[in-house]
Amino acid sequence: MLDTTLRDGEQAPGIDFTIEQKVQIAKQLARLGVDVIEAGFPASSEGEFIATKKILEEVGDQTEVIGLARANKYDIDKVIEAGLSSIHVFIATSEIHMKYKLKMTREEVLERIYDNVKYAKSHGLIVEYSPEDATRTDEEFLIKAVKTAIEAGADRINIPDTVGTMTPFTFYDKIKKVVSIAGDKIVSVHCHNDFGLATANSIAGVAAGARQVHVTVNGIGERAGNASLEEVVMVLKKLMGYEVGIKTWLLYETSRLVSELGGIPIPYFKAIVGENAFGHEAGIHVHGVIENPATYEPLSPEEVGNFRRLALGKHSGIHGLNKILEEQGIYLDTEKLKIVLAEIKKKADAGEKISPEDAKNIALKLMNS
Ligand SMILES: CC(=O)SCCNC(=O)CCNC(=O)[C@H](O)C(C)(C)COP(=O)(O)OP(=O)(O)OC[C@H]1O[C@@H](n2cnc3c(N)ncnc32)[C@H](O)[C@@H]1OP(=O)(O)O
Ligand SMILES: CC(C)C(=O)C(=O)O
Repeated sequence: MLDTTLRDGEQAPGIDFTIEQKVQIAKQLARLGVDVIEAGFPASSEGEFIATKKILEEVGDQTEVIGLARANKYDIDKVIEAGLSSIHVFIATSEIHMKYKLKMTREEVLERIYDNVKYAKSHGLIVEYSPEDATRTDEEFLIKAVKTAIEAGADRINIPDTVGTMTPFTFYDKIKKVVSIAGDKIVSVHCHNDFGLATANSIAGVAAGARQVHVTVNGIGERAGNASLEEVVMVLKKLMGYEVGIKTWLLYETSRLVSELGGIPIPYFKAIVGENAFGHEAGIHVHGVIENPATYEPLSPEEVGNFRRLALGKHSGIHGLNKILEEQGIYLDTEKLKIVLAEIKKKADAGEKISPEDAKNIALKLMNS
């Protein structure tokens, strides 16, 4: 798992971590057990340069720390100067990026790939090369770019779905082709979420033979974000049986740390780490969960450090109400429970939010009447 919260995640408008915050997050990512931390883009600012250096000092003995560089010597030298031994060199290969952004021909781009990967290798770095906008690149040219990077010595080839235009089916086919020509080099995937498919596409990439996935905590990143660390990890672990080496019980606290430091709230319905990811109000569900949580929870909240939240409202049933009252030391017979439940439903129908304390107060009033 390559975590790029501190690089692609931080590129999102409104997120600018301080050096100390970046180090704090890196320490948490190392604790969590990610294989590689993309710490930043050292050429982009003095703060980024210092942050990548500090992250290496703090966690470099626990995890690989990698820095981003354009395909030019200045950026690569900055990564070297920061002391990193891994570098992520990228240059776009799609017609639209080459023509309008880079203003380079195909030949010039291939030359840049070769020269810069070779240059980074000549400094003893582990080199990961990304053909930016790979998924909108003419496939023949993409293969040429990948082969060029490998010839120049690249250790890993990362295939970015830069603007998230793949479906799991098309991405699977593309990654299969890249894997088939990559030999013993690790193929990686980097998926954006413009159509809400970043996690699904990442998983399709793994199914096609990718052995590294770029992710960010809470899926933060450019535009609609990147593939979310917690989703990809739990799909690989629970649905596909991979051993991913992540301490999954730290996922929730990692998610909260990044949310707080970045000032970006976590969606209520976010899988794995959202407030409602293990929330139940509907009576039939709550009854099932009380009897056996697996009836309505495909994974346990403890496994990811999240919490089960039983709520009350107009969809509540007797079993759930009884449980919520018993947890507050209130024991009622079925007839009394029915009266309390009717009162709760009446209030909820009128739009009121009912907390466990409200239920307790209704029950106490009934007991004292
Ligand atoms: C898909 C991605 O996430 S790619 C990573 C994107 N991340 C960032 O841009 C964050 C950090 N960026 C920065 O701090 C700045 O953009 C810098 C320091 C990299 C460059 O800043 P500036 O020199 O002011 O240039 P600016 O950002 O306006 O334009 C980018 C330049 O890099 C060139 N460029 C873009 N990508 C690459 C590449 N992979 N390899 C080589 N050159 C590239 C562009 O063609 C343009 O060149 P030009 O100045 O000759 O026209
Ligand atoms: C630098 C590359 C991998 C990137 O972030 C992207 O294409 O989205």
